[in-house]
Amino acid sequence: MKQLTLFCDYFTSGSPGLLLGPVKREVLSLQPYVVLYHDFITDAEAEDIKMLAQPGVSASSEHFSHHLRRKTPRLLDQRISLLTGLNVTHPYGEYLQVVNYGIGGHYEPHFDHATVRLSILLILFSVEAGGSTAFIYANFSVPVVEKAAIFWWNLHRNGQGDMDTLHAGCPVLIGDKWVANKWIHEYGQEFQHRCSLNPEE
Ligand SMILES: O=C(O)CCC(=O)C(=O)O
Ligand SMILES: [Fe+2]
Repeated sequence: MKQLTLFCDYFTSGSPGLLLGPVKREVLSLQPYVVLYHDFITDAEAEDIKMLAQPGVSASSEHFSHHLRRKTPRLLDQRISLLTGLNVTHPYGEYLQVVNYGIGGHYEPHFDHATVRLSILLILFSVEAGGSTAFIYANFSVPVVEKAAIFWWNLHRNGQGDMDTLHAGCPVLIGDKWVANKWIHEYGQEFQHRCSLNPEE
């Protein structure tokens, strides 16, 4: 049944693997479907990802990113896979892209959805002020919540790009912001997240 209101819960996605450690889900928007998973990564995972990316990243007023041509920490991939039912290993999932925003650092409005079905933005380290992720057409923004992850579907269930997912990284005002995004593709896994009976959906 479709939930008609926003809510928070402990979510297992029906997966036995998550029964012992459900994720703290906060549903922020139903259309587009955007959720915040609290305490999604551990301090150690955040430090690891930052360290691995360090040689290629420096704080900048433009966003400055580095593709981590290494595997996402295995347990993290596993958590994402259990949650989504999707294969998130390369080439189904991209390598992590690590971004460090300095003061004024921002990301202009854009879509992720060319071929990307699901976007996962891991918030490694938070800011003191600014830096929200704004969904412009959908008219809401997500504050920078350290160790949380923002998930959203970029495509409608029928495979078309969802124009309501236009989003941007707002300028950092104080401090700096470290995120890592993971993009998961459509091709090869159409049957893991099927279309619905409504062709418009
Ligand atoms: O940093 C943000 O808030 C947004 C980042 C983003 O949209 C991206 O990396 O594709
Ligand atoms: Fe994006």
